[in-house]
Amino acid sequence: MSTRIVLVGCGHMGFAMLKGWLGGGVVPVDQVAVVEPTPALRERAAGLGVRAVADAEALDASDAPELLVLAVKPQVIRDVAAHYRHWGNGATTVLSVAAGTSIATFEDVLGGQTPVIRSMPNIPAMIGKGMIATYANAHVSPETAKFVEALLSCSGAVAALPEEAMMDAVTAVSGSGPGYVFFFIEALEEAAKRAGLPDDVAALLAKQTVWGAASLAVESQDVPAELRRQVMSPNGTTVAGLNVLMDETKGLGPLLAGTVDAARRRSEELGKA
Ligand SMILES: NC(=O)C1=CN([C@@H]2O[C@H](COP(=O)(O)OP(=O)(O)OC[C@H]3O[C@@H](n4cnc5c(N)ncnc54)[C@H](O)[C@@H]3O)[C@@H](O)[C@H]2O)C=CC1
Ligand SMILES: O=C(O)[C@@H]1CCC=N1
Repeated sequence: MSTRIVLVGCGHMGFAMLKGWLGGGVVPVDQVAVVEPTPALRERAAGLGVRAVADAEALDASDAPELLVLAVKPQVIRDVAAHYRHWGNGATTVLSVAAGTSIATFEDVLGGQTPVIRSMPNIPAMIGKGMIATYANAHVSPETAKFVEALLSCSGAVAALPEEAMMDAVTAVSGSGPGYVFFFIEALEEAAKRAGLPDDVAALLAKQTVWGAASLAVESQDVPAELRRQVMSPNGTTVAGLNVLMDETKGLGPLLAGTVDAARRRSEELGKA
């Protein structure tokens, strides 16, 4: 059986996506090969049943996959992609998950006729609850676009962007976003402890509250602002708390705007490096 997908880099994001694909049953394990130089991570991938090798040279260059997924750091992606030049300008579609790195970069390294899909997933892809935004160049065939959409759907919701330039903002919102939310959970847990709760209770309250509220926001017909109003009893405790959190100059609104702006600017910088 020939290899349909080659996944290059099986760290945090590569492994999260691999788990999603295999769990979704869109591609059988014997059609996926992983390239990962770190032995422990290679073994982790092999533990899912796929073939895992240490470098590009261990793959048969004549066995061009339908999809070459690049999940290495933006700082090395140009050099890593160069090892797969033999699959450029052909039937192989490149799917990148790297922050900042433009489609033009892949066309430069692999050839101007190479089908390229740039994507921005996030780490909840690991449990099929990711958010994945995509933008494809004109060389991607409708059949491959459909296959990639089915594949990415195993990892969560998929949104096709109308412009590649939007990728920096997407990276700053949904790509990095889980990091912000994890910190929110940490901060709520810390505040719970300072309010006098035992460590285990504080940890449970923080996680369950964020999970429950996020699930309700997704499932409910009401917009988040309406759900918030349903929690805010007149002159009650939530109003007292939100008066701090919703402060127009020092509250969460301006803080998140600054957070997203800093991440978006960093994504732009990574694209220029
Ligand atoms: N971690 C996250 O939440 C997200 C990461 N990304 C993107 O995913 C990419 C990977 O990030 P992480 O998984 O977080 O980093 P990571 O460091 O966990 O994974 C990168 C992996 O690439 C491997 N690698 C290095 N050189 C290689 C080579 N020549 N061939 C094959 N594999 C090689 C490393 O051993 C490592 O396991 C980045 O471009 C990042 O921008 C995108 C969205 C979210
Ligand atoms: O922090 C980063 O650069 C990557 C991209 C989005 C999430 N993690």
